[in-house]
Amino acid sequence: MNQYEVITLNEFILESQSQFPQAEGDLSHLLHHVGTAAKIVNREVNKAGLVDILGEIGTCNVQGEDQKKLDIFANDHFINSLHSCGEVCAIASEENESFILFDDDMARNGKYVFLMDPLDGSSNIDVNVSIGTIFSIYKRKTKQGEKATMEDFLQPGTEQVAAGYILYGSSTMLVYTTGQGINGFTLDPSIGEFCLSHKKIKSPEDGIIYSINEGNYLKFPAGVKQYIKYCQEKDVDTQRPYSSRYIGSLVSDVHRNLLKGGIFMYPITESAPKGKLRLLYECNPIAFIIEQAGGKATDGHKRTMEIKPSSLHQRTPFYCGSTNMVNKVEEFIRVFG
Ligand SMILES: O=P(O)(O)OC[C@H]1O[C@](O)(COP(=O)(O)O)[C@@H](O)[C@@H]1O
Ligand SMILES: [Mg+2]
Ligand SMILES: [Mg+2]
Repeated sequence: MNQYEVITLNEFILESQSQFPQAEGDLSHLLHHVGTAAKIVNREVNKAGLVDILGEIGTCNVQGEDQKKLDIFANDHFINSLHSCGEVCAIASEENESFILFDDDMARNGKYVFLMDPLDGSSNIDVNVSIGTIFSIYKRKTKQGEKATMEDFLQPGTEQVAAGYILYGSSTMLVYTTGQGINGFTLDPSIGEFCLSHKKIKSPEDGIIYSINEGNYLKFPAGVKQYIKYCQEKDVDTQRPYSSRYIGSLVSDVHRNLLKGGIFMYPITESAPKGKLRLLYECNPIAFIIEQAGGKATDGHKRTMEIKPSSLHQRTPFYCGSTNMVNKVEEFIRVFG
């Protein structure tokens, strides 16, 4: 791609659609609306200190977490944008206990359900550290025209038709896949367009970065403790010791490791015996992206995308990134538990 070639997100979406003669354009229309909502959220994030959008709103979500004003702002704008496109019959969100059913005629005929973490990295919002939005899209199981049900949401990650994230960082990027590799688009504020900047991203098989909240070290399983030791030991051949990098926003930590090589880990801990991260709208979409880039994503034993979901907000341990590094931590978990 020469540096002067500008391919906008919408052009890229339509170009990708043209490779599927049977495609009717519903998914393209939906992805276009994801881009629109991302721009609206980006506008507020960029001036967060100047407008009344920092801090808590005074309510808790179903996970018992204090909801931030920006969590709710992002939640509302993604819901509005996706409702108005008419392709989505229902939405599940980290910020809503049950899924939101769109019951008007147009939306009830929508083919897709949408799952999201509207604002990821909430603990970093008020301190101007990069944050994100994560999304996952499935074809509904119920018939068009019927009311969507839980069955439409509790599908394994392997059934995703598209997934991605938006990173609100020094620049704002949208990275997504529909199963044909992953591409990254950077928002050019001067033209208000996401433009193709990272074509067919491939993640290195190996890396020298490990990302984990070591503050929980004493609560980690023995295998994870052993793997952290392994990362810190000196060994020239394998470029160890690795560097420890942890931003505390899943999207940001994953994005860095995706481009540079590395492993992100959020194991079970005593305080989070099932893990902290949510399977449906954090781990499955990230796993789809990582696998499409040639990496690996598991719960320490099993491929994340093969986990059969049983509830909307269920949590899972999560290990993802460069294949050889994820294989290594799995080896330690097998041996030491
Ligand atoms: O502070 P901890 O325990 O390390 O957790 C950080 C993790 O929690 C999260 O903030 C959870 O996501 P939300 O901010 O969307 O609730 C992840 O982005 C991040 O990886
Ligand atoms: Mg999150
Ligand atoms: Mg969140």
